[in-house]
Order: sequence, then C-alpha cells, then structure tokens
Amino acid sequence: MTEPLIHIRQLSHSYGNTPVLQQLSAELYGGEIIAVLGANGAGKTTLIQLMLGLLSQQQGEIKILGQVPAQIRRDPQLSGQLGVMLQQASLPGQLTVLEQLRLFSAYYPAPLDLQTLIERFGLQSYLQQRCSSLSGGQRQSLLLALALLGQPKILFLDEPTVGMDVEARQRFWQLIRTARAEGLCILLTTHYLEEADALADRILLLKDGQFIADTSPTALKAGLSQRQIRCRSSLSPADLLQLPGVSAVLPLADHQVQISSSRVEDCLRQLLQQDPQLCDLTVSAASLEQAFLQLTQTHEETH
Ligand SMILES: Nc1ncnc2c1ncn2[C@@H]1O[C@H](COP(=O)(O)OP(=O)(O)OP(=O)(O)O)[C@@H](O)[C@H]1O
Repeated sequence: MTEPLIHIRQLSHSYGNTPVLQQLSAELYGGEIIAVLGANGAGKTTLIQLMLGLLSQQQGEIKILGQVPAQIRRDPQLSGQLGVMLQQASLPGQLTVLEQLRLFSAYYPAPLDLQTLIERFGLQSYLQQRCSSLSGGQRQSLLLALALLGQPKILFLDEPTVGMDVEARQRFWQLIRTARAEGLCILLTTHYLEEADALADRILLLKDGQFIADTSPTALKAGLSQRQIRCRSSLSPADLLQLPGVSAVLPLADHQVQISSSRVEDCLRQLLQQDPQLCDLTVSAASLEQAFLQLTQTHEETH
C-alpha cells in the first residue's frame, strides 16, 4: 500500500481561547488533487500554515514526507520537496521573469530544466519583462512555475487562480493536472467551486473546525436531494411552492423562475399539467456549489 505523503492526526488549533481547527485527521497521497473548501474564516489558511510550519503546532500531529513541518523548514533538502504558491506571495518587482527563474533555480538541488519549464508554462513572450509589470494571470503562471521548479513531491496552492480570465484559468488547470499525472500530491484551497469540481479528486469540506466531508465532488453532488428547474411559467410563486418536493421558488430576470425540488420528476409532471403555457424549460444537474451550501447548512441545523 502506498504511504501517504501528508498525514494529519487529531490536529487542533486555537487563536487565544477561540478554537479554529478541532481534531482534524486526513491522509493525502501522491497523484491526487485535494481541495480544501470552507466558508471565509473556516480555517483553511490556518491549516496550510500549520502544514508549512509557518504557525507553531499546538495539538495533534502533522507529518509531511514523514517529518514534522518544523523539521522540513530547517532542512533545505526536504523543503525543496514542497512547492508552495500562497495568496500573498510577492515577487521582487525589479527582476525580470528570466532573472527570477534563474535565481530560484539556484536554490534547488535538482531544478527542472529552465527551457522546458518556460515552454511548458508559456513564459517565452514575457521573459524579459519586469515582474512588477506582469498582468494578474501572467503573475500567477510565473508563481506556479516557480512552485514547480524544484521538482517537488507536494504542491500547496492557496487560491491560485484569483483574477485569471477563463482561458488562463483553463490553461492553469491543465498544468495542475499534468503535475498530478506526474505523481504530485496537490493541496488546493479555492472559493471557486467550479474549480474544485473541475480539478479535485477529493474534497475536504471544513466547517466549524472539522472536516464534515472527505469525498469526491461526484459523491458530494450525488448526495444532494435538491435539483433545479428553470422555466417561464404563468403560475404564481405561491402555486409553484405547492408542487411536489418544492422548497424554494426564486424569481429570475426576464419572467423566469428557478424552482428547487427534491422530487423533480413528479414536480415536472404536475407543472406541465397545470401550466400549458410553460416554456424555456431546463432542469439542471446538481452543482458543487449547491452541494456545498446544502451540506454546510444541513450540518448547521443538526448541531
Ligand atoms: N493570527 C490570528 N489571530 C487571531 N485569529 C486569527 C488569526 N488568523 C486567523 N484568525 C481567525 O481564525 C479563523 C480562521 O481563519 P483562516 O484565515 O484560517 O480562515 P480561511 O478559511 O483561510 O478564511 P478565508 O477563506 O477568508 O481566507 C478566522 O475566524 C480568523 O479570523
């Protein structure tokens, strides 16, 4: 059986008297992308900082590549095995992209070949540009290239695609998938749920300091009881609320409504019967966003 690259056991952390993480446990392996999701303030950054040894550990255990984070920070050989792309990462503005790549390359015992890296990340066209003049998307691509330069085994990505346009984000996702195919363990935090859906093999859902789910995006969505019907209907919202399984009716622009129902087929049958003028009908599969909201809310109600 493959050994986990990251081992978290009964990890708890408090700021003063306020507990933020409570008894977290998880094992993370190479070749998987794990998205840590949670609302603002759920504790994602705290968890990553503990794993990177940027915060001192209070209770429980974290082992990264078999070592405690503080040990990894002290050992350049080991810390070179971690690729890190943090939200607040800064680049020295005066250096050009090429100078920055060369500088970082010198830190690592076995860096990737720079030419290969430049081509893989499409950095050719702005190699001579100063880092301070890069666009948001170019900056993020450079930061990912720098995080992978030392050929790490584990990659930490904290909100990596903030500010990227759709095309840049898709390219970025492809680079991350390539890294997974090469066997890296990739830990991602993001508020873009479609990003987690597109990339992650596993979702760790953090709420009230605990993982309330550790499963695939597909399994998370399959657990959803609600689906959405969109249509233009002549029925009033009050009438729509009486249809089978309907929990919410949301008026949308252009006289459309969104109906949430846990019995979507029964609901549709009656809707079509009661409203012969019904048009522009769509039924949407559950999204990860709905699963996220439903799960976090359900969890709240049961506590
Ligand atoms: N240094 C600190 N001192 C005191 N409280 C802190 C500190 N850092 C974080 N917190 C609190 O701990 C909780 C978790 O914060 P954290 O930044 O880990 O959450 P997050 O999930 O990363 O949030 P976001 O999605 O908004 O970035 C929040 O309530 C935050 O206010």
